[in-house]
Amino acid sequence: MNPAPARATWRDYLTLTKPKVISLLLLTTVGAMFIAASGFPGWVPLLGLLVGGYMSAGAAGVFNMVYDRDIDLRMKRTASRPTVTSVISTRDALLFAAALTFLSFVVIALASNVLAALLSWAGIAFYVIVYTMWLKRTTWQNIVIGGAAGAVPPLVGWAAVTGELSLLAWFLFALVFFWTPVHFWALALLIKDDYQAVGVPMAPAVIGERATVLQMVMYALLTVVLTLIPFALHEFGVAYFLAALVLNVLLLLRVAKLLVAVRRAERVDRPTALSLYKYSMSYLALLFVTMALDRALA
Ligand code: HEM
Ligand SMILES: CC(C)=CCC/C(C)=C/CC/C(C)=C/COP(=O)(O)OP(=O)(O)O
Repeated sequence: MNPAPARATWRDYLTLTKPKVISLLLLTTVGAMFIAASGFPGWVPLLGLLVGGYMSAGAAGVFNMVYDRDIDLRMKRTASRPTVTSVISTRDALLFAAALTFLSFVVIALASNVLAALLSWAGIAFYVIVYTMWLKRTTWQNIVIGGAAGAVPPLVGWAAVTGELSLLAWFLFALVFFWTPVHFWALALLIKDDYQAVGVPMAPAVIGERATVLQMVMYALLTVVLTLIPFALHEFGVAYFLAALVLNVLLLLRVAKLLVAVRRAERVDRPTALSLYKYSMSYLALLFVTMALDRALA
């Protein structure tokens, strides 16, 4: 007889929500709020979006873990998730995700407006239905198209403050969208074999390391060009421009190192890919902080 699974604790439920990923998603939400308000957006929308935003992104993460438990079981990085070990049953995880989905709408709508709440629901739906249930297992473009879900949080933050979506809001969306392939494929290069073993068509496992790195170079260049547009349009000042310049140079240096490695040896060395993966997160965080400060201090 199989031993009964251990009792779930609040920590197991927290794990289901992918808290570390959410920390950066919330930074882009809150960053967008400060940019939209050109300063402090007010305590009620700020706290409401932190709590409601955590709940909606958390719900998306729980649904994802329930749907993916068959593949998560067979990958080292994900094998100890509570949905895999059955510390939390599928039924309880789904109830938890449904409660988070419902509450997130109520909290965001009350703290800001219905548009922001609807956008957060659109983010959950896109991530769960379009990325997790459809694209993730069918095409190596999965995270390019699916990346749109991760780019929704700045739209939520912007809408929470202004009640609408302006051109700058869509710029923030595009920034996260074009950044995502560099962020994720750097990691995918490191765990290519795991994805290959479970049949998930992540780019390095399907088109190879060299072609993936070439795609990353293209997306990195697009990201860099994109960061310069709002400065050219006078949306941000010189402080932003200088910070973006430094962040972009550091990004391009890491991407170039990856390119040299793959051209020389047809494969990528771990420290170079790991350094880009880690830097990608600092890059996005610092860009959003700089944009918010530039606006607030202008
Ligand atoms: C479709 C788009 C994306 C995919 C497929 C993706 C995939 C991943 C994966 C597989 C990890 C490793 C997690 C782990 O070790 O358990 C990761 C880490 C991370 N991602 Fe993404 N990501 C995406 C978009 C984003 C976005 C939009 C953000 C935030 C703006 C983000 C923030 C993070 C952070 C902060 C980590 C580090 C987590 C840690 O250290 O445990 N990701 N991502
Ligand atoms: C507004 C709103 C709620 C937006 C949702 C945004 C969201 C939850 C983005 C998450 C991005 C992410 C961690 C993808 C990894 O999925 P994966 O299945 O490839 O990673 P895994 O193997 O670690 O599960």
